[in-house]
Amino acid sequence: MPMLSAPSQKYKPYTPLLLPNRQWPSKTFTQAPIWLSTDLRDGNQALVNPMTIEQKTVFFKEAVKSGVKQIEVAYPSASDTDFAFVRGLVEKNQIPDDVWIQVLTPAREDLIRRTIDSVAGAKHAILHMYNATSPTFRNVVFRNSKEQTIELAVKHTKLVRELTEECTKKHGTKFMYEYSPETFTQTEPDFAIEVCEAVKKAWGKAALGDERIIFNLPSTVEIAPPNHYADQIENFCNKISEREKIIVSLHPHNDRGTGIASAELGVLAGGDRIEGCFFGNGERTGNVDLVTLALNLYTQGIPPNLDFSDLQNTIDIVTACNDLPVPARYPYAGELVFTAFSGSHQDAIKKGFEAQRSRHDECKAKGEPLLWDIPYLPIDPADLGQTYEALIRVNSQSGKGGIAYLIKQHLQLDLPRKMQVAFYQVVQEVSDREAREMAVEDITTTFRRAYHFGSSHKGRLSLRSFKISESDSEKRKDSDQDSGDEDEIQRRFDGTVSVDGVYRVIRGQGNGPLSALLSALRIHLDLDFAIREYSEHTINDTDEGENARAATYVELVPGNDRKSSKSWWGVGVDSDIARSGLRAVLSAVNSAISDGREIPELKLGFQPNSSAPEDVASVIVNKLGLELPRKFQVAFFEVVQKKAMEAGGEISIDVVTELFKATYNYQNEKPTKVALVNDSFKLNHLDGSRRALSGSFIFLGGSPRAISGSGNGPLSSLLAALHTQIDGTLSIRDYSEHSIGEGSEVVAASYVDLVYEVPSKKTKTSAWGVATDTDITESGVKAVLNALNDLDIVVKKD
Ligand SMILES: CC(=O)SCCNC(=O)CCNC(=O)[C@H](O)C(C)(C)COP(=O)(O)OP(=O)(O)OC[C@H]1O[C@@H](n2cnc3c(N)ncnc32)[C@H](O)[C@@H]1OP(=O)(O)O
Ligand SMILES: CC(C)C(=O)C(=O)O
Repeated sequence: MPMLSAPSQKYKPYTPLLLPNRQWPSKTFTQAPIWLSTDLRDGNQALVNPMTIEQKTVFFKEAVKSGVKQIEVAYPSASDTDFAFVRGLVEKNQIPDDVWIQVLTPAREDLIRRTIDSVAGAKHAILHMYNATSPTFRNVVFRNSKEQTIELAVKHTKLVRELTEECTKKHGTKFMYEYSPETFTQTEPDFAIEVCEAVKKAWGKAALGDERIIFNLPSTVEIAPPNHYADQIENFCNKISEREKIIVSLHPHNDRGTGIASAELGVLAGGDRIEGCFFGNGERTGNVDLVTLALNLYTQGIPPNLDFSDLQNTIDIVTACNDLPVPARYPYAGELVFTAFSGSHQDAIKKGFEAQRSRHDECKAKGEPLLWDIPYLPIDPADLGQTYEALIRVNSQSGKGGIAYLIKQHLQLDLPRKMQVAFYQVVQEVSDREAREMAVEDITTTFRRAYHFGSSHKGRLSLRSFKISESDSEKRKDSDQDSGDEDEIQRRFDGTVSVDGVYRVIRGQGNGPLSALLSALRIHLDLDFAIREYSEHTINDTDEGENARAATYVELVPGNDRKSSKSWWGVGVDSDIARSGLRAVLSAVNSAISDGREIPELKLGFQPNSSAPEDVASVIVNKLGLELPRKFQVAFFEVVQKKAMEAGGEISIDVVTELFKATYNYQNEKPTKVALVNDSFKLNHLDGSRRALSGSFIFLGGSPRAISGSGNGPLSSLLAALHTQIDGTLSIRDYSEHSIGEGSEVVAASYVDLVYEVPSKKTKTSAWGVATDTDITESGVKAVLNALNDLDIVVKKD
């Protein structure tokens, strides 16, 4: 059947109340109403499977925990379960002293008696009686006249008075009385007042405070907009006598979806109390939701006297008891209500948080309240025990702001605006292609992959080690004192990078570490890029700023086209600012070369005229894992050049490797000029930082000599010991070390540049030594002994 084209032929509109001086529209909220939870009665009676005693008990405790002080616990005459539940609460002393339990009964003597029996012995109880008063119910359900309707209410009110007084005498239970003209909103307004006046008179003892009579004015079925309900409440409050002796209770249902509005306008119109259920359970479309009402007040800055600071726990308990879900869009409690998918919402939320952070800093300094003002978020999810995790979720509707927010939250990276745009395009492409939401992990993984960020997403190039120094020429200029302000200090980058898994030693110079790296990449790897945009910030892992790290972002463009429309972003994070910048450059370079572009390979042979020290150093790091210090590279390069000349031109990298081993006695079994018997020595700690080294040494193949020496460290102690046996002095001009390998395989590599001076002969010579060992001290000692091999030491006689 189609819907009617003239529904007026079937449905009649509500009859508006003439209330010309209505006051409620200009009133505002000032305090929370009295709350009554009717989950265990009106909510329970609407469930497919009413709650068990255990479920009711759990729910009762949750309502108490949330701060509800009046709880309608049952319709005790309905079932043994309901009756037993109330008795259990009373007999097991489960009702806190400040909580009133309420029980509902129809106006029937047998059922009133059983209802009062159920609460006997409770400290506080509200006896709630109802009968419907509207014309349809009078005519159809009860077949009663107006007079008979009043008589039904009056007669049973008198009975309630008599029986509750008996109960008070016998069991000490203190009662309040609540009467509901059920179907109030469909009852003629004056008749509803007439019934209530008669009930008040029959009760005969309405007074102030806890002696007030409660008149509950339900919208048993919501049949009109909320302003009409408010008019009805204000009209009732204006006309009922002895208003001060009455608590006006509101009991909105939600048939038109305006239960919340009805309750709120009803309060403005004079209501003192609201009856409802958690998350709006109840007959048909439900009772008004107490959680939403309370949180609506909270967001107006009014204490609701209910606590939902662990809202998820409340949701879990309520849904388990009711066996009904809370919909995803439900106010405050729905799974999606604090989530923005759309770009403009995300952007506004992100900006809102940033602005709020600085506004709060200012307010804190001035001692002003830290007011909440975030676009699209009427409440701080944290107040409800929620994290900000779900605030921004990303799909094809999302924009750069939201994605940048997530990267900030999860990787602590505050991307520059242009990089946000670049990364947004990457994410957009994936989410559009896959037509699905991108979870946080998808986004962070996409970010790591796109920018080769983190060890599991390395690109073709990675930085192994580096040194930034001032260039030699500049040092000279400085010492000459003739460099004016116009002279920029030049930086030199010396480093080892892995290129497609092969270590390469590269070197370059520029006016800063990053341009020096770019020049090294250009010279050695034929990669020509320039920086167009650069920014950095610190990442503080703790409030105290300990373990601060630097995050650097660079945008690279082709070196010959600074205005290029094509650019690559890179990011680097490190505790060292220079390293973080270098990482950022390599991150961007990795994106630029991810197209598979060819990088000149390591040369397989050396020619005296075209090769450089870096080429030699690259061979040694690849073949032997040794990252030679710059001066060592130059020294060995001279050796290689000589060899190449002798060989008449090019020599292979295998020859270079063997030449290195032979020259520096590296991994060779060749006896050294000065050797340690059994390769062993002792190192003792003296006072303070001083050390003493002792051992049995063989000098130039002679007999062992037990010697010792002391110094500030192992190597100075070794030199002191050697000085007891040789003429002249040894000194270490350069020392460095690094590790090779990982985990249990790791070994230390040491390099020494040893100088030997014999004043009597006016000679000063030097030699490099290198050695590796699992023990760093041993590798240092061995490196010194290897270096001695190339020096013409003069040994004292025995
Ligand atoms: C709007 C509300 O939520 S009101 C509360 C509704 N909640 C419930 O009904 C849940 C609990 N109810 C029950 O368990 C049962 O209905 C009982 C035990 C109360 C009564 O059961 P029964 O005696 O079998 O009667 P039944 O359920 O058919 O109720 C209808 C009778 O009660 C009468 N009645 C209905 N409301 C009331 C009332 N408030 N006061 C007096 N009588 C009433 C009806 O007129 C009808 O009487 P009739 O049999 O003479 O025609
Ligand atoms: C018993 C009354 C208060 C009721 O539940 C209603 O009218 O909805």
